[in-house]
Amino acid sequence: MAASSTVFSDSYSATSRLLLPFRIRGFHLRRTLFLSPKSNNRSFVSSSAFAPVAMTTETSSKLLDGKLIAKKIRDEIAGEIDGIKESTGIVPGLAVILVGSRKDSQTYVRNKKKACEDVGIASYEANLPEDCSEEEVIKHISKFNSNPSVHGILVQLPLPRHMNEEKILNAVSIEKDVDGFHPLNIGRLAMQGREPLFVPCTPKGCMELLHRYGIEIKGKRAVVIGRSNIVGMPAALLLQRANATVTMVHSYTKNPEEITKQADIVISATGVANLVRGSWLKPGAVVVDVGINPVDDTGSARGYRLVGDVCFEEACKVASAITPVPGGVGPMTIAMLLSNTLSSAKRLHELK
Ligand SMILES: NC(=O)C1=CN([C@@H]2O[C@H](COP(=O)(O)OP(=O)(O)OC[C@H]3O[C@@H](n4cnc5c(N)ncnc54)[C@H](OP(=O)(O)O)[C@@H]3O)[C@@H](O)[C@H]2O)C=CC1
Ligand SMILES: Nc1nc(=O)c2c([nH]1)NC[C@@H]1CN(c3ccc(C(=O)N[C@@H](CCC(=O)O)C(=O)O)cc3)C=[N+]21
Ligand SMILES: [Mg+2]
Repeated sequence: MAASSTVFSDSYSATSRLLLPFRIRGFHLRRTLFLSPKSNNRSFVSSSAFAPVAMTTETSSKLLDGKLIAKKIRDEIAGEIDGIKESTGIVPGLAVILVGSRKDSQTYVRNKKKACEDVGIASYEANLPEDCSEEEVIKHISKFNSNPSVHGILVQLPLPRHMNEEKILNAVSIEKDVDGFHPLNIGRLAMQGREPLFVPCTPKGCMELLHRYGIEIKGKRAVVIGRSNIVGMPAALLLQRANATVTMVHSYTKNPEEITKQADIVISATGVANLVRGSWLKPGAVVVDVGINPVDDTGSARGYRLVGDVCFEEACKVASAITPVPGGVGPMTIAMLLSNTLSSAKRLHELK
């Protein structure tokens, strides 16, 4: 893909156009946003037809701005929820179960609650001690399963080591499994001709971001680095369902650089900071960096900052488009959680 060309294909008409110069980590990027309410591109978010966005830059890489897109999606969701409340009185509800006191998990749960509040989703919470039993967790899940005000249930991961993750995720009603982690939902995602009730939020957010920027997936070579149940594996399944040719790279892969360099689309989810170097990428590749890795930074208030799996400074000179960290996939994950919760409320109440 030529350096200054749009990543957008041909299926839109530019109805409004914004030019926003901005600066990221020393790189000047010039964004051109094309917004089209008339696009017939299919969205992965089923609740409404969101407008796709395209972007051009004067440097080699276009920023896939997850924060911006997530905000648009949240606004759409808030509008739809307002309408539902007004016409039916129904308030979508999300229950979050947190076991233990990991700092990062507490932060994620707090951010999810805040995001729910902002769009008008009621949130319910169960905080359980690290040493509680599996039965105790399952008891709380069962209560949320039978509570008609709760439309989505999320069990924050990772669980304490003594717990059997599959047993606990199995207890979540498949109809309220907004994380898409229930074995039946994952199984359906993997099967031809079957549809899961929910798609896991992070991989769904990656796909939605690609979709919003008009990046074509069909027939492309995709490499997913990482094969976890919550990101890498479902991301590979989604790419395959979108008709990409998918290769998975993991910690036993020989020559990961050589394999990754063949990809038109790279999704990395390893938790290894700066694993993917500029030399790993084919010129013009589209790079989605899922990694959220804290690195020491005495200059910042928290004492650390977050970086992805991809060496951004190198990759943005080679890639045609790339997600930043933070501000890329993370905010999309939250937006997809809200979207899944809204869809669930609509399905459970048989609303259109
Ligand atoms: N932005 C977001 O919304 C989210 C971000 N994350 C972030 O994404 C990252 C991955 O999370 P998660 O999937 O849960 O992590 P896991 O630790 O569960 O999985 C990591 C995967 O990466 C593979 N891997 C590890 N090291 C290498 C390597 N050197 N080369 C190739 N593959 C490697 C592992 O291989 P193997 O299977 O062989 O062990 C494993 O499949 C983390 O930084 C996490 O914080 C996670 C969820 C959401
Ligand atoms: N049941 C379950 N579901 C999950 O979806 C789930 C989980 N467990 N366990 C942990 C991972 C991680 N995860 C993130 C979500 C948002 C950001 C996010 O919004 N990140 C911001 C940065 C936030 C900051 O600055 O700290 C960003 O990338 O811009 C990150 C990570 C969801 N996960
Ligand atoms: Mg994991």
